[in-house]
Amino acid sequence: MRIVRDNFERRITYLRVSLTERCNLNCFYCRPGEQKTPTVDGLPLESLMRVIRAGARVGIRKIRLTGGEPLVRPDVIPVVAALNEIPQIDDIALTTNGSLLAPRAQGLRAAGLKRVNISLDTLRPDRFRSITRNGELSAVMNGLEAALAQDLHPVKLNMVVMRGINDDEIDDFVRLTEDRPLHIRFIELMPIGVSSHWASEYYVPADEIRRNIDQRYGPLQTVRPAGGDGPARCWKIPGFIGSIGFIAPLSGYFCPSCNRLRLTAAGTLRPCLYKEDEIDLVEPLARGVNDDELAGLVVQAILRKPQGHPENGILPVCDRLMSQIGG
Ligand SMILES: Nc1nc2c(ncn2[C@@H]2O[C@H](COP(=O)(O)OP(=O)(O)OP(=O)(O)O)[C@@H](O)[C@H]2O)c(=O)[nH]1
Ligand SMILES: C[S@@+](CC[C@H](N)C(=O)[O-])C[C@H]1O[C@@H](n2cnc3c(N)ncnc32)[C@H](O)[C@@H]1O
Ligand code: SF4
Ligand code: SF4
Repeated sequence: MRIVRDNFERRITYLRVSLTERCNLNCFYCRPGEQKTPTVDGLPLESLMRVIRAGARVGIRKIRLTGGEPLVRPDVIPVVAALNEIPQIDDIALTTNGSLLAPRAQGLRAAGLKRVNISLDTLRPDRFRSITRNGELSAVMNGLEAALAQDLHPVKLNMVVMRGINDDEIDDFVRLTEDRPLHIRFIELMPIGVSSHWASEYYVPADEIRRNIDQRYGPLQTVRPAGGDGPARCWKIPGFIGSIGFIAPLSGYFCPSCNRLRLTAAGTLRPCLYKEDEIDLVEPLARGVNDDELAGLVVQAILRKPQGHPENGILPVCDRLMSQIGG
């Protein structure tokens, strides 16, 4: 089975699938608030599987379900079960805010989900309410426990670190790795969607976070990222069970090792987080495109991938919200 390389010799094996633009939370740096909340629901299951099977024919091996909040989609468990039937797909993962996970974790696991990444920016209930515009932290913590109980390992926690908002909680997150198999990833805030205009105000470079952790705990041990080949670089505190990692799109520039393509909830293939040059699949699917043509469209999207975003960290203003692209 062939794996397609893009024009920069990168092997594209990872498809991030946005199942819906809807979300039950409204994180202030991701979405503009209730009134302007988008409502696109993603490709229906059958079309979704046709696209993913076409991707698998040209090298896609890993699927990450994201959104919006992928768990608001009523057929998320059947989606996972259908993915599990595609022989070339060897990693099925989910990125979720965790708040709807507890009642679904067992079903997802039984359907074939391998692992979850849970987004969590604070461990304080009042702060959680203000970041998410009224979310309940306890629901996420229940989701986290359910993920551990269902062996959805490695369980990763994604924290977007923002100056003056939650940067005083970095050590609280580090300490979660002491006696639990949790993998914390500190993420640099990207200027995209609603955060394009003020990201620099809240931006904390990964090096600064790393220095603070080093000062407190001494030299960290390098570890291979637990499960997956995403952009995180990982370490652990000697003696701690879990790990800590950094996703540094701005200061770390990982585009040279990019391996991914995105399928938006609007039914387009997006070559890069920061590239608007999407390929529409809705019209070809509606007119009954055949499987070869569909695979050809996936290859076209791969060949449209840019080398990356500008190395100086100044990113072009993006057309879509992060919740529309799926992170
Ligand atoms: N600039 C950039 N940032 C990305 C990209 N992929 C992921 N990120 C950032 O990393 C965050 C976490 O990504 P996840 O959804 O957890 O996926 P992942 O890190 O690929 O996951 P693993 O498969 O577990 O390694 C995203 O929300 C983005 O902020 C990418 O291709 N480009
Ligand atoms: C868009 S959400 C979609 C999946 C799910 N709702 C969740 O929150 O995990 C995926 C990830 O994007 C991250 N994200 C959103 N806006 C971001 C930004 N401007 N910079 C960096 N990460 C961002 C979120 O923190 C989350 O970890
Ligand atoms: S980060 Fe995830 S949970 Fe928060 S608003 Fe965006 S899509 Fe929803
Ligand atoms: S910004 Fe684009 S090229 Fe760079 S890692 Fe993300 S998707 Fe890949």
